[in-house]
Amino acid sequence: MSKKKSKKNSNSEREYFIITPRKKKKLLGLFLIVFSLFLFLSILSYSRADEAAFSYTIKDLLELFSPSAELSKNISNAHNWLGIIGAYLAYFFIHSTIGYFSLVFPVVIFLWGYTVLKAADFKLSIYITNFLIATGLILAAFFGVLQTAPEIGLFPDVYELSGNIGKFFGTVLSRLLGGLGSIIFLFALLVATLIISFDIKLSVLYYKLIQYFENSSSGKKDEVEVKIKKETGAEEIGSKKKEKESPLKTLLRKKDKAVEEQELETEERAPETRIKILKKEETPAVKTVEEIYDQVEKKKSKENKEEEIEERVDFTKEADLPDQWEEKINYKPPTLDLLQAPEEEEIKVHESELKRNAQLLKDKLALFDIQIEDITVTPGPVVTLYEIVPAPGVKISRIVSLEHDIALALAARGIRIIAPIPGKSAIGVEIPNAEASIVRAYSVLSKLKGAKAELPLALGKTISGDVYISDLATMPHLLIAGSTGSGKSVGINMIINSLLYSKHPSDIKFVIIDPKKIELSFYKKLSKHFLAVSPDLNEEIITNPSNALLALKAVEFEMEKRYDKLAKAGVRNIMDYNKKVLNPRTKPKDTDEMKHHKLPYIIVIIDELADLMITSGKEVEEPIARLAQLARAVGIHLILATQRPSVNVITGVIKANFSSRIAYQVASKIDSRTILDMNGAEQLLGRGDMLFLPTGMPKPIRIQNAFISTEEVEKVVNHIYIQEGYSKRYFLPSLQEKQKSEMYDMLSDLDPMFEEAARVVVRHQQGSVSLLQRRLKLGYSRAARIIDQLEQVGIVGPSEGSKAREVIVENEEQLETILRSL
Ligand SMILES: Nc1ncnc2c1ncn2[C@@H]1O[C@H](COP(=O)(O)OP(=O)(O)OP(=O)(O)O)[C@@H](O)[C@H]1O
Repeated sequence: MSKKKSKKNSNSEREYFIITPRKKKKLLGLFLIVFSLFLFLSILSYSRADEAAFSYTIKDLLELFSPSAELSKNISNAHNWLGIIGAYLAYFFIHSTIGYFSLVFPVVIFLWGYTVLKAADFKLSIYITNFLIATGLILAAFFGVLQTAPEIGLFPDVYELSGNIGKFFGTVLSRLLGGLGSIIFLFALLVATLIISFDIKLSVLYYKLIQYFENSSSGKKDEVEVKIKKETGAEEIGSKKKEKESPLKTLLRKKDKAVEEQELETEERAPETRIKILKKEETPAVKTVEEIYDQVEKKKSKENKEEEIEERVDFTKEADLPDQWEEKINYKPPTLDLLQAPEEEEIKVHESELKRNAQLLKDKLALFDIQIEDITVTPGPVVTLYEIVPAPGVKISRIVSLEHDIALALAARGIRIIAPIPGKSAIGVEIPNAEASIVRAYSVLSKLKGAKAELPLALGKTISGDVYISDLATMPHLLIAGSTGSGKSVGINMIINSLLYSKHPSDIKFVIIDPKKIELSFYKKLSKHFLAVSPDLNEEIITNPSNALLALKAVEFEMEKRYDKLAKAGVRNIMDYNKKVLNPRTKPKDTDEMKHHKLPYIIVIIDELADLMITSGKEVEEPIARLAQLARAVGIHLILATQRPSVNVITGVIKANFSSRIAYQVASKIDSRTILDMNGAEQLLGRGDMLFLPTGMPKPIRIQNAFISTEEVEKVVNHIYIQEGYSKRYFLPSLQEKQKSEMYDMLSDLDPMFEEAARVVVRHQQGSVSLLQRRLKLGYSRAARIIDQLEQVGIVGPSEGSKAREVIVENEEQLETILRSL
């Protein structure tokens, strides 16, 4: 006992004198700081007048203490603020290294002293050190070039500007590259140092340069922009993760396709919400690319978050991050000044044109002995509506049959006759204006604020020039068709931007399937804000058809999960559910399997359905149809677009489930009927002229789609992109996990006679219930259940009516391997 005590005492005594590693670090830090200050002051106060002292050797210095020495007199006269040692040090650094630029050394030493003392960020210190030393060397070399290049020869004897090292580099460079060449080289090196040291985003520099050139010569602009788009827009994303699968898994995967049909729930169909607003707006300044990238830079330097902005998502790190509903982000929605302001007058039809057309119409009808009582004219952005009230007794069909004659008289294409105009006792004749005006995105998106829609889509302007805003939540799904160049992509961009302008990232997520690969690729930047992605795929914007199928299945699985949540919460739709979970008093209890949180709407956009239907046909049709039938109540909406409105793309199943449709210009009446079930789309003018048929409406509405340019879309996307998004992307549930859990459920439920039965079936190569009944002495229902389980594991094929099922496993050896793996 006493021994122990004494040992302890001696230990604590010893500890008193121990310099712990922490203390050592602090001492080192302090020493470096003091030394750096010393060095800094000595370099700063360097004087050539101390040169005499520089020739002294160490031996001379030792003599310092002899009073007789002349040396001590010189020393006391040293000009350097830090005496002879200061003079000595300063001379060494200025003369032998890089002249006055050697001031970077004390700065670097100070920095490291501070870093060690405060245990600060090493990475930053390394960046700054690299930058300072490289810059010092480059500047010294620059003066070296000025001094040594024969054609320049400036400051020949001022060694304080370059030091020996600077002079050496200067000499070498000026011999190799000449004076001018060396200066250009050093300048390039300086820029490279800046980029490397501070990891400056090259594209920012690039954009700035482009902006500069744009200002100086607008002629070159287009060329450069095309280049940027090529480089930034359409990067190809790698193909789907490949996974090695066991034969059993492959069999199971095949099985997964046969998804059970759920009973259809009758969906309540709210009346189509439609808000009309009129009027024009003020002219704002358009934000330049430079301004946007300035914001990027500011944000970077402020928060040092460049890695987050730049890097592609790191999948391994992401799993441990908090889910989106656990985070609140400080998000600012895009502003209208990102868009091009509309011209003064969006509708520019001359009165003379209106009068002339009205007169021509009257004359033509009179020619065919059709009297009219009244004619009113409503000019729109692209087409003008002439409403004709025929005299009593005039048959409507007579006017309709004159369509071609009227077109001929007016020498105009795209004339459409609406007979009668719904809700009016008049016939409408739509005649294109001589000069079409562009409806700017600005003028329709600026009206979103007043809209009461849950998912407002500002599509464009109606024939009378009113802004038309519709609600995707009530559509509930939308089918878009139109030949190439008719304005579909612009339309889809308008839809996406309507939602970006009106919704918070926690309200809405997009799943974008773009087999055309370029059109929607820039939305990839929204992955931390507005995209929902599948954890099984490494594409954020899905371009690969087989990935598209998996993504649709993942959305389908999300729908099932959402239904479970709604059932648990005892509500019937997403709005009620969100209300319930956002109120802590009504929020259902979380369990391990089910966490309740606000559910964002999910908008699935497929741009070019034809590409998917050709490659995957029925397989994609199945999840699309199921989603279209069921997904509305859980906040999932589909938007399908195609340029091939043929019946093998827009199949009966798809059409039946998409009651809201948009038709842009199409080639033929047949196409028009495929989309709208009526003629009319073949008469459209293209360039965003469209017919919108909302659910339950007998006749479509003619709308001029608002125009949003690629540049505007990029600005909006960048505006969102530069804001800090969620740490983790929004994930759809994993299908691999679904398969695993289904397999687990099935395996834990296997019949005790399962293995025995499997052997019998494989031995006899006959998958029949009666065989099992006979051999294993089982009742019919148990034998039938075992056969079903054998099918699920992939040992026998699907039922073929009265015939025995095909046995997929060829021999018992194979079977044993499968049984072992279960
Ligand atoms: N709303 C609009 N207002 C004015 N011009 C438009 C409008 N929409 C489209 N355009 C014009 O038509 C061109 C083609 O439009 P867009 O690319 O949207 O067609 P698309 O139907 O998607 O064609 P594709 O199927 O070949 O991609 C645009 O470049 C633009 O010049």
